[in-house]
Amino acid sequence: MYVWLKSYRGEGEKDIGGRSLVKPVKVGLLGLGTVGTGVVRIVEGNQEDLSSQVGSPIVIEKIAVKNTEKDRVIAVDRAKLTEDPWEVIRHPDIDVIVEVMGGIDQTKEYILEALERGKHIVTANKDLMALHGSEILAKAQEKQCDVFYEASVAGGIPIIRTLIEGFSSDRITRIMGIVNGTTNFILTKMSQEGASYEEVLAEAQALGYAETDPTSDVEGLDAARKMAILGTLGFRTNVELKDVTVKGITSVTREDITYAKRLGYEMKLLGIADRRDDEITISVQPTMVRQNHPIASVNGVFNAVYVHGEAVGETMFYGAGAGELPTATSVVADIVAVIKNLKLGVNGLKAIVPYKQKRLQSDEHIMSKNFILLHVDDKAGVLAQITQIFAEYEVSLASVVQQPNEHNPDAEIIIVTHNASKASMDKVLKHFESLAVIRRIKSVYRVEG
Ligand SMILES: NC(=O)C1=CN([C@@H]2O[C@H](COP(=O)(O)OP(=O)(O)OC[C@H]3O[C@@H](n4cnc5c(N)ncnc54)[C@H](OP(=O)(O)O)[C@@H]3O)[C@@H](O)[C@H]2O)C=CC1
Ligand SMILES: N[C@@H](CC=O)C(=O)O
Repeated sequence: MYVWLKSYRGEGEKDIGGRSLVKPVKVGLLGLGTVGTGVVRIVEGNQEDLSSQVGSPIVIEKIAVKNTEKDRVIAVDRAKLTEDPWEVIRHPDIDVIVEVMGGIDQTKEYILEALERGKHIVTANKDLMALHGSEILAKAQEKQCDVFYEASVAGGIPIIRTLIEGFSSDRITRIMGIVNGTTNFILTKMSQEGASYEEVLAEAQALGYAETDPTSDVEGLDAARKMAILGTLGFRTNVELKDVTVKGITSVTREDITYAKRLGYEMKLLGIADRRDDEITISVQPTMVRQNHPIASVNGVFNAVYVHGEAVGETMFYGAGAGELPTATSVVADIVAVIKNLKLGVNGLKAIVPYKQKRLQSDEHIMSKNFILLHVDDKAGVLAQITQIFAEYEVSLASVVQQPNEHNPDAEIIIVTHNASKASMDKVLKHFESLAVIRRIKSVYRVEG
């Protein structure tokens, strides 16, 4: 610490010739795509403001990319580009490594080596943090380095800092949110403009919202990784990806969205992390959200995270969940935090080490309301047979509507249940598979609100 404070002089210090002795903090960037470009724009565009906050200029010294010959949307000094990330990691003058290139195994190697060398890390990589966060944070603690990853969840919303610092005094019981911008963009356009799924996905990719492989967006994996991170921080226990039940939006049809609207709901891909009696459950799934719930009106690329704490009650955080500048805002805020810690000599002190033993709720304790759309034979007694099965497994019904199907000779039955356990619902659905009068279990969704 002493050595650092000596080498990074305070603002205003001058040599005998009157030249400033304030040493710039040098940052190495891994990746210059959507997020990396935003980082360069903000660091260069807000330099005066940033350097006055941290007391030194911030200089992006070296940038690793896949292809140095590629045309870039911003002007960068070609001499700063390299196709070899190790050149950035091993650069002797670089103190902070900003990882915005994505990837898991190879990227983990870069990060661990950078930490080994005493460099601080800022990353937007939720895949990496959800899978290897505990190993990386342990290494950071050993080396007294910072690892900050605000941009990894909900883009421009400072939710990680909020959970670590803002809610440090409370016991969080629920974290519920829209944490994937791409899927919210798709569902909004399907709902509001009747657009096709493929068309909107292509638009989300062109706007830089989607992951390199958008399967992880639409299959819910990206949201699941983010929920694992939020669950770990919120419940102070080590939530792993395998603890999160995941279902994406690929099977959601326009018809489902229309039914949802007709019943007073909006279809959203929701991540829900609940804690009851120190047992937790975490899921990501398309959910019908009551239109008067604040989350129902979160549209487009926007994300929102609702947090309930025992003491604070309900809170909600809203903002752009993906895209160049919103995401880069979080990355650069992390760079500022690292440099402020550097100045104070307190890096590596803020890592959150989950300390609670993890206990997952059993299916008997996981409760939700449910929407079920069935295609059934259009004849007398069908409704009675179906409601009988719900009664058998003690699932109470909030509403049941039977109507002719617009497109075929079957009838449709639309059911919304009261709160029921996952165990009971699974039994009902299993039983339905062998019930002759049911032609098809068309859709099943969780209902919220
Ligand atoms: N896009 C978004 O809205 C958000 C993204 N994130 C996360 O941020 C990270 C970056 O995302 P994004 O900017 O969209 O990704 P992009 O695909 O737009 O950019 C990736 C960048 O990394 C470079 N790169 C990739 N692989 C290598 C490699 N092996 N060696 C050197 N350089 C490499 C690419 O080089 P080249 O330019 O030459 O191809 C490119 O500049 C990901 O982890 C993502 O999940 C987090 C929040 C929001
Ligand atoms: N692909 C992600 C990008 C931000 O994390 C999303 O759409 O939310």
